[in-house]
Amino acid sequence: MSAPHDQGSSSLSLEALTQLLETIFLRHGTSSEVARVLAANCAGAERDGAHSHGVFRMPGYVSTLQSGWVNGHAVPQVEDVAPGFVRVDAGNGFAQPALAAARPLLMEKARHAGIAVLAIRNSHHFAALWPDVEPFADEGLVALSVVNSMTCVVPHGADRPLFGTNPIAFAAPRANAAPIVFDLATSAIAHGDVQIAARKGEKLPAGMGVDSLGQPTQDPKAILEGGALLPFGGHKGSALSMMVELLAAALTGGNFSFEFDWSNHPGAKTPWTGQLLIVIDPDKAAGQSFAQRSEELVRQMHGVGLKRLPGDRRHLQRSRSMAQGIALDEQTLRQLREMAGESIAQA
Ligand SMILES: NC(=O)C1=CN([C@@H]2O[C@H](COP(=O)(O)OP(=O)(O)OC[C@H]3O[C@@H](n4cnc5c(N)ncnc54)[C@H](OP(=O)(O)O)[C@@H]3O)[C@@H](O)[C@H]2O)C=CC1
Ligand SMILES: O=C(O)C1=NCCCC1
Repeated sequence: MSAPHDQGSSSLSLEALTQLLETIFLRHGTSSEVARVLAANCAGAERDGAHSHGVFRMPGYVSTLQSGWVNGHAVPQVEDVAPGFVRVDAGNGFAQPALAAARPLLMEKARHAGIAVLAIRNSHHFAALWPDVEPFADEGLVALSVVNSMTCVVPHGADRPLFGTNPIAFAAPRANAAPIVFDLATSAIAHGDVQIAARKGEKLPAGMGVDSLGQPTQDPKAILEGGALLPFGGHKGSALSMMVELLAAALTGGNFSFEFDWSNHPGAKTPWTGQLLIVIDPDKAAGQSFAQRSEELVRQMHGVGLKRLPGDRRHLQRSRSMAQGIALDEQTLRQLREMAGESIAQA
């Protein structure tokens, strides 16, 4: 799908966009619960200007569901395995409904024990990771999550790809502002952004990827067609990516990024892996107000000249979207309406 503002655009309210996406999910073989959770997630990403994981992903969700690769009706099985540990088998379904099903138990355990871990396996994550952690910080908790994806990143010092783009997301409460949240791929660039650059015919900055011969390239098509991505920060990002494979797959019982084979499911786009979430109740740990301490850290950071915190851009875009509506170009909106089964005349 094209990026917004390419051409004439329309604005939709968050509710209208969520409803449209929910219709698309329902029409392509999900339960109403799965449609509800995924539509809210995807519309929220678009609202916040997270374009690589907003409505751009809808054709991929649809082709994946059509391919039979993922179970859109999966009912997650939540297991209470230890005082600080919850496990979910997502049943070859999407990760977000699995998290939604486990959330009440996870929160209860984190509040009671001070820390709780959620291990999701047998799951597909095709979205941004920050929506999985931010709501915990909104409730005064600290949350960290990792998810692995599909082989497309060359480990530092290796010749061929093995890791996924493996993001890490973190959220912590502040006393006087929205939580601090960051969410970053451990690759130099997210796979979604490479696809968007390829579609727009744009060159990438240097150092993001290699072509099919392992030579550095700034051509996104060369990366997508037989090439690969590099980790961010050389050996440091590579170590973090390895950690994500261990935590999101080995620890949860999910697949490593190199372990699933979707070649018999043309159209399948969603990595079939695992996800880990750690939730901490800071009231149990610090013995002083964590949120006030966060505030002090931010104050000091601004004091040394920092202008932008991670999450600031997203929140600015969120405010704009809530005030003016979520801007979608006409072509994107037409495609979404078609996927929803609306006739063009209706649109
Ligand atoms: N499901 C999956 O398997 C995968 C999902 N993804 C998703 O892709 C998305 C994009 O990842 P990625 O491209 O690495 O993200 P970016 O590099 O765009 O941003 C990473 C983080 O850094 C912040 N940031 C960016 N620029 C600055 C700056 N100049 N100063 C301060 N903070 C800054 C961002 O905040 P802000 O948002 O406010 O700009 C964000 O929190 C993520 O949401 C990730 O979860 C990626 C890989 C796999
Ligand atoms: O952008 C990425 O990188 C990915 N996003 C969704 C899942 C696959 C990898």
